Amino acid sequence: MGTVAIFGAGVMGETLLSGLLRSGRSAAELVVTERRPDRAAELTAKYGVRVLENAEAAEAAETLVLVVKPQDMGALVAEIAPHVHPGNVVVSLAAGITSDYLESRLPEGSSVIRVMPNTPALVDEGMAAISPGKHCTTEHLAVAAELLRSCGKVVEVPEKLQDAVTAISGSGPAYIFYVVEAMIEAGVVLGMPRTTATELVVQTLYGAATMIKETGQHPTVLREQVTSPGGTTAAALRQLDDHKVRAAFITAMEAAAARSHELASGAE
Ligand SMILES: NC(=O)C1=CN([C@@H]2O[C@H](COP(=O)(O)OP(=O)(O)OC[C@H]3O[C@@H](n4cnc5c(N)ncnc54)[C@H](OP(=O)(O)O)[C@@H]3O)[C@@H](O)[C@H]2O)C=CC1
Ligand SMILES: O=C(O)[C@@H]1CCC=N1
Repeated sequence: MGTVAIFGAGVMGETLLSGLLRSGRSAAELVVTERRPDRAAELTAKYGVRVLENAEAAEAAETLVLVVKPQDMGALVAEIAPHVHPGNVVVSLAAGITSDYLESRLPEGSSVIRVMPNTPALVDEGMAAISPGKHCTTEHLAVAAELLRSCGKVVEVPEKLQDAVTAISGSGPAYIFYVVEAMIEAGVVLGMPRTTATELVVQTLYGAATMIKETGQHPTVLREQVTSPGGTTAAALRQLDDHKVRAAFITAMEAAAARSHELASGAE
């Protein structure tokens, strides 16, 4: 993997940076780039990593990880392209940006890998899906997998599924937090102190997620076990169905996938 350069250490870039350090990678093997000097100073103080200009970082690294917003990708790639050399691996974490997009802007034959991670990587429970570009070797794919495995689980998917991955696991944590917020609000409406409601909801979420993972049971079976005939859960689920919440989730994720698909065209 050699030296790893992270271009754009915002939410996701910093998450990956911290995961690599927690997994035992030394700060000396990592460089980051940032546009704002105050942010650069903050990263050096917090992690002890070098913050370089984009061109310098590209020259210093064997593995280049692009973590800027899709809208900033065109400018970044134009800046680093002259400094990408044979043998380098370029890993993009950006929603919507295809490997074709990057390959056509980097030197001919560049090894590109498209990745969709998510923020639970911050607590080493990330979910990342990786897809090789046309010139990516098995060794290069292994480099990307190792990078992402430092802070969670990794699966390989065909690139045509990456917009769907973005809609499901990339954006997924936000939907869960949204549901958590709504349940806490419900607790408050029902007269609970907010702290009590938060504790109940968070442990319920954690317990339910652990049950799905550890029992291997289908979620429908687990839901039915909670739903006593004529009981409270049935009364609540009836309301969710009446309000078409399941359909709304599906439509929402279709919108996210469509937006992911659009983002590459807005990138330049
Ligand atoms: N947040 C998430 O949950 C996930 C994000 N992603 C992807 O990760 C990427 C980054 O998202 P996120 O971290 O949320 O966004 P942020 O805005 O938090 O981070 C992007 C960072 O890149 C910096 N930046 C922009 N252009 C350049 C440049 N030319 N050179 C150096 N640094 C630059 C920005 O600086 P400045 O502040 O000055 O603009 C910012 O700090 C996106 O492509 C997104 O699709 C993927 C999965 C999940
Ligand atoms: O909202 C976004 O565009 C990014 C990609 C996946 C999660 N956050």
